[in-house]
Amino acid sequence: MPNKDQEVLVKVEGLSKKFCKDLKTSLWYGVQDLLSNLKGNRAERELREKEFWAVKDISFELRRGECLGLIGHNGAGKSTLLKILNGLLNPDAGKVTIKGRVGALIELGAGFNPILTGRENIYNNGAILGFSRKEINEKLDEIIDFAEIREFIDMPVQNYSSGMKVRLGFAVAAQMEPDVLIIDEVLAVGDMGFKLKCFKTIDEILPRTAIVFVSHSMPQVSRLCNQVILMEQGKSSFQGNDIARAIDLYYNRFLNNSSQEIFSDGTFRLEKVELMGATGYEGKVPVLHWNDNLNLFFKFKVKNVKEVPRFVISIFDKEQRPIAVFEKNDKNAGLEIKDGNLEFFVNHPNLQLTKGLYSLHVLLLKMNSSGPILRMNDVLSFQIIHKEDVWPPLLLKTNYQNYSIKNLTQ
Ligand SMILES: Nc1ncnc2c1ncn2[C@@H]1O[C@H](COP(=O)(O)OP(=O)(O)OP(=O)(O)O)[C@@H](O)[C@H]1O
Repeated sequence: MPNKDQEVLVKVEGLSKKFCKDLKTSLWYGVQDLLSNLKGNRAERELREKEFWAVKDISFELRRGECLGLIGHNGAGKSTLLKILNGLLNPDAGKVTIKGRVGALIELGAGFNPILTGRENIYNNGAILGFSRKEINEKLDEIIDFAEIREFIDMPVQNYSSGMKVRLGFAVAAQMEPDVLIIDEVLAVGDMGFKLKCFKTIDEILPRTAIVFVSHSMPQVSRLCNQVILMEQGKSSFQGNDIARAIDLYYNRFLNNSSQEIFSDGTFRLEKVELMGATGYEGKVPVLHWNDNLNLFFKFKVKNVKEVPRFVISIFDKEQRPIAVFEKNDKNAGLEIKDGNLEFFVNHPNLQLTKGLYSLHVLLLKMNSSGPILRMNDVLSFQIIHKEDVWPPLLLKTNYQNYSIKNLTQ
């Protein structure tokens, strides 16, 4: 819930920005807009041929201590919105009001002059943020130490690796403690150690700062943000503080209902796979409740082979990480190929996967030699429902018992 006691640091009202898909036309529109501005007319609000809205009608308020996550697929308009907030782009409509100093980490190396050294760039950026030379001198060591690039601080930034640029950028943006901090996906470039350090720093400064955070990493969004805007073709398709709901919607957008054959020697073909006893459907995706039994039915068409293969059936989560694998069938599992068909069930009692979307990948190996026969990804997707939204893949059924005197004497 928004903390109404805190002051609003960022207010965005009906923000829109359009771009043109074609450079020549864009230049021509630019000239037209310039002339019409000189005559005192506002820039065109309607789309002209080849134009599109990169950001359309976005509004939000952000208070000190709040972190807004901007999520959405590539090209949804997130970076464009950040650039407008940071004053790098002018909107075609709407208004941005920001109170206080803005620190931004937008494009890799943006805000740095490549021919100046790291040290000179710290002074430049500090000055842009509104700090005096004396204030920057006081922070200089902290910034260099945080970025862990003391050895290279007098080297031109153009010779820095991408990780070094991000280290310096984040160190300046965060150590100067701006009132508003804008962070684009760039943090993804840093190594694990630096990322952890950045998140620790964000946690530390958040109570005094308003943060706008763009990321494709949903664990990071859920860890940091207390409001989210899910962007789709420039518009907000979801906005609010139900982060779990926003993340579900984001993942559903990437839902791929078609299975993918990676390898086949032509002997086995998957004809059917079904989740038995689903409690419902979300779109076409079968739904189970946490702790339900998982019952899968498989049917393969078999050509010129009599030997039952070994099955490796894995569960992948929405980030495409393998999180579980079923025990392989052994020779004596009793499976049989009959009339060119191999049909069987796979059962697992009390599936304790956490809320969310999962998919099955299947690998068939020769029983004796383990040579590959068939490999298929995403043969089935299913959704687990639970009231609790937790990030680890397993929520284990647990009993808590009071530690009583009776237990002591037992
Ligand atoms: N200067 C520009 N001129 C024309 N089109 C642009 C310009 N900058 C961005 N666009 C277009 O605007 C749309 C939104 O781009 P933007 O970079 O904001 O997306 P994004 O959500 O940040 O994507 P990503 O996740 O890939 O970083 C895209 O279609 C992009 O091609």
